[in-house]
Amino acid sequence: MSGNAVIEAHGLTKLYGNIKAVDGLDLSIYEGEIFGLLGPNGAGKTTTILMVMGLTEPTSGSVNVYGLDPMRDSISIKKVVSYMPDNIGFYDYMTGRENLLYTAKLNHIPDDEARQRIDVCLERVNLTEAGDRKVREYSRGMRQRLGIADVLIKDPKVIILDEPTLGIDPEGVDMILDLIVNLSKQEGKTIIVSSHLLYQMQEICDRLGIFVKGKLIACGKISELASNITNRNECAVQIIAKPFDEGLLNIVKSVEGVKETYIQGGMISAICENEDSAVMINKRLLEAGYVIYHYAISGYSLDDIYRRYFEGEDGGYGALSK
Ligand SMILES: Nc1ncnc2c1ncn2[C@@H]1O[C@H](COP(=O)(O)OP(=O)(O)OP(=O)(O)O)[C@@H](O)[C@H]1O
Repeated sequence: MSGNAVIEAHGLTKLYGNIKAVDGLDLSIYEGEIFGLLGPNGAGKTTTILMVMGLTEPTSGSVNVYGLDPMRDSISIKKVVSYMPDNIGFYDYMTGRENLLYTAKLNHIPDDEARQRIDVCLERVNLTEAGDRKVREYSRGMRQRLGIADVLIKDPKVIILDEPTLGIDPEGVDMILDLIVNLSKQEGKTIIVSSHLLYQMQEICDRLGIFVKGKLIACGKISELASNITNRNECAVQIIAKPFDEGLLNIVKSVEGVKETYIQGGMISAICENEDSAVMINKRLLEAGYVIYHYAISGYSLDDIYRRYFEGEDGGYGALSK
């Protein structure tokens, strides 16, 4: 990856008692990219973010943001980095606009300028109308969008978002994802997103890091992550067929060259050694009288990649660690 590293971590480690929340993290995040933090609950994503923000001290190793130490230069860091936690709190008795004005005051933005910025930010998250309503009347999705407006108020260079689309309806999700991409691609902001919503991460992230038990076990573009765990000929097949019974899965599994199968949301995914095996699945299912509603041969989805890194070929992530 070319460009200037905005955030650099070397051997970054955080212990809570005996728990290694973050374990020897080496990571560079580059200007203008959207970097996704993936990993199960307790993997160390939030702790990493807190160390980047200077909100918790590393036990060992180092992290710097624009060359600054977040613990020693926390005021400078907070001028350029905005963080939206997943449980963002607002004053319920104040309006959305008043909450944003309060954030602007905390950031020493003059009132006139703040009011202009607030108008722009509310519009960007589609809350112009609701801006004058008390936050206690907001839905979860509206609060979430107000949270995004809140991080934009100080026009940060780096934006860290924890589950930014949680609780937002599909239309709102598209708007937020578009906004994140625009902030990165048109305004050159560096964005770190932590989320469990793999499909959304796949859509927007330039690079991803997969955390498991405090360790970054894989990092790169989706294509790079996929090529680390596959050979060139492998492909993934997604099938929806009726009846959706045990026989269906057994047929898929029995085809020569099918390496892995799993079921997600009424769909079977199969990892095949090559396209011949994928085509054979289709043939066998038709021969057995199944009605195929959906059949697609594709590259690896982030979901496939995540599973394989996380579960590992021997059932443990260690097998795939770099
Ligand atoms: N203040 C704390 N005191 C003690 N242990 C903590 C503290 N904060 C986090 N931990 C532990 O550190 C580990 C990493 O937690 P962290 O919150 O960073 O994970 P995460 O990847 O953000 O999880 P999630 O996806 O649930 O948000 C967990 O084992 C957690 O229990």
